[in-house]
Amino acid sequence: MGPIQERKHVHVTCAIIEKDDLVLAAQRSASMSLPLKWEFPGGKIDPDESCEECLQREIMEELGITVTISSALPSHTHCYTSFTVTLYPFICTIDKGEIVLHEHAAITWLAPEKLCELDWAEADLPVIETYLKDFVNPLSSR
Ligand SMILES: Nc1nc2c([nH]c(=O)n2[C@H]2C[C@H](O)[C@@H](COP(=O)(O)OP(=O)(O)OP(=O)(O)O)O2)c(=O)[nH]1
Repeated sequence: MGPIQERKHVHVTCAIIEKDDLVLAAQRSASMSLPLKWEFPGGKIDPDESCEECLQREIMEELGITVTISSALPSHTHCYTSFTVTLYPFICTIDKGEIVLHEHAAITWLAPEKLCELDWAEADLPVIETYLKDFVNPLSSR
């Protein structure tokens, strides 16, 4: 037997992009891992890259736009059966550019309350919960 393999753990930034009270969700393509699941666009943080640099790079690669970051949500770690992901979500608006899909199967703009109707990558569910509770309806729990 070979050496014990450490479980794969990826660190991923993602953008909760808001426009006119709607939020952008992106559907992973059939050929990606987690095929056809919905996610917030973004991707793995490269060595020597900050979260913000990663987010801008990934959003440019995937959607062809730049974003303005308004706030950071707490990171969330999720264990899938074959790997672990830590998500670093940022609330953003579009800064420059028109969206062109380079990797995703589809995008949609939804009212925040409707986000939960999509078939999300499992790691995103607590992110959406925190977003709704602390950023969309911050007064409702007081
Ligand atoms: N961008 C993004 N990735 C997410 C989210 N939720 C979630 O579980 N992930 C997972 C899917 C991927 O395994 C990983 C992000 O990797 P990536 O987007 O840079 O690269 P990839 O699809 O080519 O990933 P992989 O096939 O190499 O695993 O994080 C999310 O909301 N946004």
